[in-house]
Amino acid sequence: MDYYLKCIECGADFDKTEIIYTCRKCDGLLDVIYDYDEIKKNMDMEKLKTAPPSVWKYKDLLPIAIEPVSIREGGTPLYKCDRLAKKIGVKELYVKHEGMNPTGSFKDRGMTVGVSKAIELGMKTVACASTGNTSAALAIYGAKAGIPSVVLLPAGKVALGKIGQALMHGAKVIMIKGNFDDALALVRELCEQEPIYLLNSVNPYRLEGQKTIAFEIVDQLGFQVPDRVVLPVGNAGNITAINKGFKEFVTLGITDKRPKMTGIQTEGACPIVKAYRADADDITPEKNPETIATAIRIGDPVNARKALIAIKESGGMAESVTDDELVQAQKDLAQLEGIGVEPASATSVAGLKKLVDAGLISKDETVVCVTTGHLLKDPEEVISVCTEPVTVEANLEALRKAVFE
Ligand SMILES: Cc1ncc(COP(=O)(O)O)c(C=O)c1O
Ligand SMILES: N[C@@H](CCOP(=O)(O)O)C(=O)O
Repeated sequence: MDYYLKCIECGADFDKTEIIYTCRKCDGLLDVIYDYDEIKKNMDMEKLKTAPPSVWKYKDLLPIAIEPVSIREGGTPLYKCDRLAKKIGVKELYVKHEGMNPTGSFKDRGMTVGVSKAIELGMKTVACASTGNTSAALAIYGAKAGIPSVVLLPAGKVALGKIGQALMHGAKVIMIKGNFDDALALVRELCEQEPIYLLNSVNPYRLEGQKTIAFEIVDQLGFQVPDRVVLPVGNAGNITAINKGFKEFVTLGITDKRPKMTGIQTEGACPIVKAYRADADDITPEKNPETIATAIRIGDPVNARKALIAIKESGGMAESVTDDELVQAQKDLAQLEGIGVEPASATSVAGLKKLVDAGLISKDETVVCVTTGHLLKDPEEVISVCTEPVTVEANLEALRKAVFE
């Protein structure tokens, strides 16, 4: 398949064989550009309409020629959430639960493509900085591919389940005395200097895997497009990737419209929201981001430029929520719909509620909230926000008292 890399800022082109993350001329972010006419000609529409969703179902739209490094990612459920819709006050609400991926987050979609690309390019080691989920996914796909992975984590700020995954799957785990933004700056430098393949979302190939969330949403809605997609934003790759997926389906004539991309951050870490409110083209980095949602504790999102473009061109918006609001949404998802998510994921639902309450989202819209990571990723947060279990003597009287009082 024919494709190349294009700078979103200056339009410079780069060949697909180059090991490159940003534009050599202006340092702008890169996009993967395909020959859509060729794809259209060769696309098996019957298969597209009938095969079950998974990342590699859409391989005609992915930049990998080899047999991919895969552990069956994607194909996550799209739940129709009527009780939650009623509470929030929207007509039709769906939750795309990305916590149901093999490692419990959407990062698997990116890593199956990213690690496959590393192998295709002949790279022998992969690396990333991470607030946790990227590192878990990198470790697992590195293990599956049989190559070493190196992960840099902000010391003391990563949820337990995620560290456990990175360690058990054999990554070299390095704690940085700094925040995620510091770790990302460091790993980018390391990968420029050493033959190590960088697999953060600044790598445009990784985002190609994540765009399959858009394909699956359309697929699971019977080839209908929702009015709006709401999702958490941290390093800002996912909102960009999903927007690209929706655009590609329009380009290919599979759909005829796109949803409004709506990004949610927390009040303690919301550079994209501030830029959106100021109608700015770029963010002002935040030096000390802080939130209970450690996955999106990010002050200098690498994909900010792409995300702001995606929000603007899709007619979407950006909003922030408090930690209390996201914890309430996490409980609503869990207790009204049986969907267990980590704190960052719940910002999508908290943000939707806030925007509906404010009259900024119409109650008539069909909305998809993306929940990006599984509840079990961050057990410590769960314990800290839920009522403590009671301990009783092992007899019926004590049990009755505990149950009925
Ligand atoms: C669970 C979870 N949700 C949301 C995000 C934000 O995604 P993005 O960085 O692509 O904006 C991340 C990571 O950043 C994450 O781990
Ligand atoms: N939440 C992310 C932060 C890194 O984002 P990436 O998309 O650039 O890898 C994580 O899980 O580490």
